[in-house]
Amino acid sequence: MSEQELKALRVRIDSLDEKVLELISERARCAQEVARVKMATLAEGEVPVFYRPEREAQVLKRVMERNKGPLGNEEMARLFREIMSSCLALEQPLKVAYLGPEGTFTQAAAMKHFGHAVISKPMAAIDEVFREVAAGAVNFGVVPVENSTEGAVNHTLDSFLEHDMVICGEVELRIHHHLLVGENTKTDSISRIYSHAQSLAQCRKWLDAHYPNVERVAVSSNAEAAKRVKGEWNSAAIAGDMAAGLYGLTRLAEKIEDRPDNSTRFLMIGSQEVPPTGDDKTSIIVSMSNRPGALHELLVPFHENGIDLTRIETRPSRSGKWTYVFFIDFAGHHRDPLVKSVLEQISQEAVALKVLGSYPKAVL
Ligand SMILES: O=C(O)C(=O)C[C@]1(C(=O)O)C=C[C@@H](O)C=C1
Repeated sequence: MSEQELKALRVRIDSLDEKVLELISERARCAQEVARVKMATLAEGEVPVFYRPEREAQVLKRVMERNKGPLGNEEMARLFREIMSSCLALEQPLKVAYLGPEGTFTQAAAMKHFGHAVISKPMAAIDEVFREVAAGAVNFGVVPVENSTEGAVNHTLDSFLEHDMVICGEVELRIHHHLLVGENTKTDSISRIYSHAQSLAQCRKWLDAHYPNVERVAVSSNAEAAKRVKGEWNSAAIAGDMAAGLYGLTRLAEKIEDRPDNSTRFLMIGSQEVPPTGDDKTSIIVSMSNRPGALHELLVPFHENGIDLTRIETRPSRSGKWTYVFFIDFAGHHRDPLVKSVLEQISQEAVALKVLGSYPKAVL
């Protein structure tokens, strides 16, 4: 390509950027107007709801449907995700608590779902995220709920039994783990590998093959593992990109997870009910009396009404020895007539039934 051609293309890009800039500003002014209308139409004592997950899902889906490339749908939606995040911050800066410390996959999930214009607050434990939301110190919380390799995150499920929370969104993140070392690490004398127990489990086969005799130490998070390695010469950490960047560690081996499709699903928790979008999921907790056929009775209404179950998990109920609760996710919104009737049927058989929330299926 000649210098001339390059120059002309850059002139074109400058002129397009000016248009993009003007359009983004116009959109942001529109969002400010939306905030004004929301405030003006409040009933007495009503609090304004600026964050609207159902609308955000609709905006992102529309972008993906209309996108003609060359940028991929996900890439394009990510750009719009950030634009919307900044527009919302003009209306109301959202406060979001997540399972920290900084650099965790949960932080990455929070950014993927809400964008980078939120005020984010790392918490030391899953239960603390729940408490922070319950206390009203933040608008939303983000917690991991299941991993495709290792299964349920039990701390999260158990926290739902103790707190009254509404699930208002989900996000899935592809989890890539790396073996990370610090500047001072003697890579041929590694005697300890730190990581979160779930991550150690997700890399079990790789560790067995490459570091069979090295001690595996479970710590509270991957970011905590990365932090520890920085000051030690004989240890390594298993963590992701964010933690590697944050603590300035180098990748001794990349993508060491045993399953290439290793993904984690995260939930957004708050107190806000989300209206239907037409493509939603609902999460419920049900406890049944301990008798033969109870689980069968619970599942029959879903089958008979053609409702797609996406997950079922069992946990001890904490209110009696050998009694259990079922966590069930299914397609649909609790306001859909069909779902409503299924929930009514189940509640007739169940000891207790609680709808944790209906929320748009993850778009990104
Ligand atoms: O449509 C709204 O209710 C808005 O506030 C606008 C907007 C947007 O930027 O498109 C911003 C924040 C909401 O979470 C959803 C959408």
